[in-house]
Amino acid sequence: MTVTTAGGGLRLTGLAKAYGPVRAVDGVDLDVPAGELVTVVGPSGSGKSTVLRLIAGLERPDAGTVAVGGQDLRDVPPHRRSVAMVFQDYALYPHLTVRENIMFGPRVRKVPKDEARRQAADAAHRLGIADLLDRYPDQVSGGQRQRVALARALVRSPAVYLLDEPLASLDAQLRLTTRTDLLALHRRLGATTLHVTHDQAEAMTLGDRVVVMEGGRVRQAGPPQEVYDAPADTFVARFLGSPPMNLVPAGGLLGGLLGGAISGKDTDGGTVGIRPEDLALDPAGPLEATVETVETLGSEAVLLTRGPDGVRLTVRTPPRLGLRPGDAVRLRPDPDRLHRFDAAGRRV
Ligand SMILES: Nc1ncnc2c1ncn2[C@@H]1O[C@H](COP(=O)(O)OP(=O)(O)OP(=O)(O)O)[C@@H](O)[C@H]1O
Repeated sequence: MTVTTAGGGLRLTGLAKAYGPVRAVDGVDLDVPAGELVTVVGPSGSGKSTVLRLIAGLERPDAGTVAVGGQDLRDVPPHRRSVAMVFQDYALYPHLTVRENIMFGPRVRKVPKDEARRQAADAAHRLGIADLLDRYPDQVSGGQRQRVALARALVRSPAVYLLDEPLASLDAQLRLTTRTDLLALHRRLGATTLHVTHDQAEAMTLGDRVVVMEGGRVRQAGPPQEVYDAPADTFVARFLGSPPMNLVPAGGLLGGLLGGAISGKDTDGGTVGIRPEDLALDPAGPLEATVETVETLGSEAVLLTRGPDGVRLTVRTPPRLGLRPGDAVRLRPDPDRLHRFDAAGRRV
C-alpha cells in the first residue's frame, strides 16, 4: 500500500481574530513540523475552533499569517488550500452511500469517476470500513460514521489535517478505540495534524505535543508529559490532570509545610502546587488531614481531605484502604514533585 508522505509543516505567526469586542484568537504563534500530531486543548471559548477556521481559510485573520510548507496562505482561498477539516458533527449526506459520500469531494473537483471510486476504496480500506461502502450513513454505527468522515478527508491527501473534536460525539468505549485507530492512522500517514479536543486524556495520549490555550492565547506548548510535569502557570497546572493539582497559598501554614519540603525555608507570596498522586498516605507524614469524601474508582480511590488551615487537599490512593469520612490521615508530599508559582501564577 502506498503511504501518503507529509506535505509540509504548519506555521502560525502572530495570528489574531476578534469578533467585535471578543478577542477569540489573540496573538498565536505555533510551529507544527511536517508529520507531527499536535493536540490543542483549552476550555470552551478559548479560541481553539477559531484557530482551525483561520487555518482552513473559513475566516480571515485580523493580523498574522498561516503558512503551510513555507507558503503564506494569505491569498489562497479555502478550496485551494491543502488542508482538510473534520468536524465533530461529521455531516454525511444521508441519501448517499458511504462510497458516494467519500467520492463526493473528488467528484466536485472533477476527478474522473473511476479514479474517484478507486480513491474512495483506498481510503475506506485504510480506515477499515471497506465492507461498508454500499451502506447508507444510518446503516452504520457512530464510530463507523466518524471513520467515513475521516475517509472523506483522506481522499484529499492534504498537507494538513485539522480535526475539530472528531471523537466528541462518541460514547466512552468507542472514543477509546477510535482514538487508538486515529493514532495508528496518523503513524501510517505521517501527515501534519492539528487535533482540537477538550478531553485531556485525548490530549495526553494522542499528540507528539500538546498546546494549552486560554483566552485566545497559547499558555504552554510541549510534549504532554513535560507540560504535565512542569506546567508553566497555575492555569495549565489545574487544567491538565484529573483530579486537578492541589494549589495552596505559599504563605499559609500548609504552604509553609509544603514549601519547607522544597527549599527548607519559608516561602511567601504565590502558590505551591502538588498533584493528588504525589501526596502519599504515611503515618509519619508531616501533614495532618481529615478525610471528607472517598471516591472509589475501582483501580484507585480519590480522597478529598481537609488539611492544615482548613485547606482542601485531593489525594490519590490505592483502592480498598477502608478509609471513611471523618478519619484522620497523615500525608507525605513527594519533595521532588512540588511546584512553585509566583504571585502572578507563573512557574518559579
Ligand atoms: N462567529 C462568531 N461570532 C462572534 N463570536 C464568536 C464567533 N465564533 C467564535 N466566537 C467567540 O470567540 C471565542 C472563541 O471561540 P471558539 O469557538 O474558537 O472557542 P473554542 O475554544 O473552540 O470553544 P469550544 O471548546 O466551546 O468549541 C468565544 O468567546 C466565542 O464566543
